[in-house]
Amino acid sequence: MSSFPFVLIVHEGSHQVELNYNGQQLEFETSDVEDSNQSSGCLPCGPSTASGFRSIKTIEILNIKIEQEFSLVISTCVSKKGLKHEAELEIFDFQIKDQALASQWATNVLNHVYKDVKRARHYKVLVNPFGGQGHAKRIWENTAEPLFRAAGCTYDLTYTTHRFHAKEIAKDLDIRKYDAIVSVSGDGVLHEVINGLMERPDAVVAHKLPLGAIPGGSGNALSFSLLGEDHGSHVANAVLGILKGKAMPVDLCSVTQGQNRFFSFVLQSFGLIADVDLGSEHLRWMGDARFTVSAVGKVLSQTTYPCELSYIPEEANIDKIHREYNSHRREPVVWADQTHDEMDQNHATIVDRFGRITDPIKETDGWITEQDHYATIVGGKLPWISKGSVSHPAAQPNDGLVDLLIFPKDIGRVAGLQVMIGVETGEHVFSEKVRYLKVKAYRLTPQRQAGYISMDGEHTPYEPFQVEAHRGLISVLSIEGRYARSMKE
Ligand SMILES: Nc1ncnc2c1ncn2[C@@H]1O[C@H](COP(=O)(O)OP(=O)(O)OP(=O)(O)O)[C@@H](O)[C@H]1O
Repeated sequence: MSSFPFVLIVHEGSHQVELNYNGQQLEFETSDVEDSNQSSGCLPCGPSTASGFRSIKTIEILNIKIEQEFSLVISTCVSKKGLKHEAELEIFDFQIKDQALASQWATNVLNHVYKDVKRARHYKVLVNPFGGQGHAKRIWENTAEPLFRAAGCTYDLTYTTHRFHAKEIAKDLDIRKYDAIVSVSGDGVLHEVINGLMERPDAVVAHKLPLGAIPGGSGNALSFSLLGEDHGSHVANAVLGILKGKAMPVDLCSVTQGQNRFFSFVLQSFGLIADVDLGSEHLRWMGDARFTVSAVGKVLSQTTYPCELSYIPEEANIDKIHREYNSHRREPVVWADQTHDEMDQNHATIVDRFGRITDPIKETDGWITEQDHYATIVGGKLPWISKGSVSHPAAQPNDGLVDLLIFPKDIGRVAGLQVMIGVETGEHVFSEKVRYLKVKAYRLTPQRQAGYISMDGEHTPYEPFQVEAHRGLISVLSIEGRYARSMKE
């Protein structure tokens, strides 16, 4: 392969353009960006500086093709004009004179662009047409699918038709055919996919199939956690992560309840937050706002919920948790193919290090037990639960721990509302009114007859349950290899 820069002279109408790829960016000066796109019939062009200088990062280059012998088409996913947080598909079309030279240049650039990730991946795509406010079909057709196509990727598409459809598909899928499963939905469909994969007889292989999340629900916790507050709702940004991302190992919480076991990747909630999650369906038309509106109402009502809580603490001091968060972010990221997950250790099933809910607690494991009324108890594995809700800011994709957030019974209306405001930025964890712990496992036994328990937004029986985090049981496509920063430096 020739060395950088890879240079190609092309034409844009009567103007000569030098395409210069230096290994970091593709740079060129266009004379009239809008005209070039109009003539090619491509999507409207994005930002162009006064001079027409364009600099497109390696990660933003999706594909380069030669069409009709004389046309070089470069597909990119770049920031929208005037909107630095939101990306969109932008296609550049240049004329070429020497097809062989252009073809060699395109091959050299693409080999570098895709040196770490597979090109032209094949995806299983699930779209929930009823997720969130019912926009997932439009999101797929108008924004996501054109990007998949532009990148030269292929897909099998299914619109989910009923509850548990995604789980059925994940259970029966011929996983050898696909590079990843992508859902255009909220977290509920992903929860089903994960549980479907984990229930397969070949779960030890199936759980390795990476997942991708395109925000199409009302919460979209995974998408916000991967992309952060500013980008989490932007479809093209999420798609770029799916087309160009690598498999990041992500822990799963194994939940035992009665004789059942299932898996949770977002959160398990009891009390106020469960009521908000499951009791606010009538506010679905509000989109993201339904959680905030409902939570404020609950805080003002000062309802408390009795239970027995047991946990094995790893760290209970929020300042230490904060320091550890920052030092962890300075460490290099680890990808799924560089690490072993808990299922790889010569066993095909989950091993409960701390027993199941039906087992007596073993004192030697370091359990602490308390019994009280609480406003809410929420175990989480993702920093964001929705836009403007950073409930578990110290959550890490693969630290093997569950973050436990506890609001006590006497939080009070004013402090309660202050804490709720703090949740917008994750600052609530520093409030003296709340407790935030990293735990290896926890067990919760409700002491009322009826109420809500929510697992990743799914209704779960109001019965005792136990949760344990298992390292790297799934993988999620990510460009950064870690969640977006959710705690200050
Ligand atoms: N066609 C369908 N009709 C009814 N329910 C469906 C259909 N397809 C999927 N579902 C169910 O919808 C539930 C929620 O889906 P999804 O996660 O997409 O949206 P959401 O609940 O709005 O978003 P979030 O989980 O982010 O709050 C899932 O439990 C899934 O089983």
